[in-house]
Amino acid sequence: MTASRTTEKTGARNPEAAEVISDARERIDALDDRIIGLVQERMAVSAVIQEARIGSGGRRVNLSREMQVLGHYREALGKPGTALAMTLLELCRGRI
Ligand SMILES: C=C(O[C@@H]1C=C(C(=O)O)C=C[C@H]1O)C(=O)O
Repeated sequence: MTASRTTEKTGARNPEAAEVISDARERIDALDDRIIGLVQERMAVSAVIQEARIGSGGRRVNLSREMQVLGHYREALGKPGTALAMTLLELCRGRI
């Protein structure tokens, strides 16, 4: 790719900055792949718990546990952590 093309793609104003951005974006893409893999693993583990509880006659959802999960993310990441945890819970147990 030419320097000007790379600069165009990254929004950088010089080739040096464009290279920093391109390299860091590769790392972000690799991190996102790992995050997606972890989310999928979390979904599978959550399904094991839900199936065990439903199989025993219980309910899919356990709100007191969900409050703990929400608190964990909020403590680590602040208010947006709560939104992230809500999305994870929706992915893991569906909408309620
Ligand atoms: C996995 C569980 O079941 C459900 C899914 C949860 C989760 O994915 O973290 C949390 C609480 C439950 O609503 C559990 O009770 O731990």
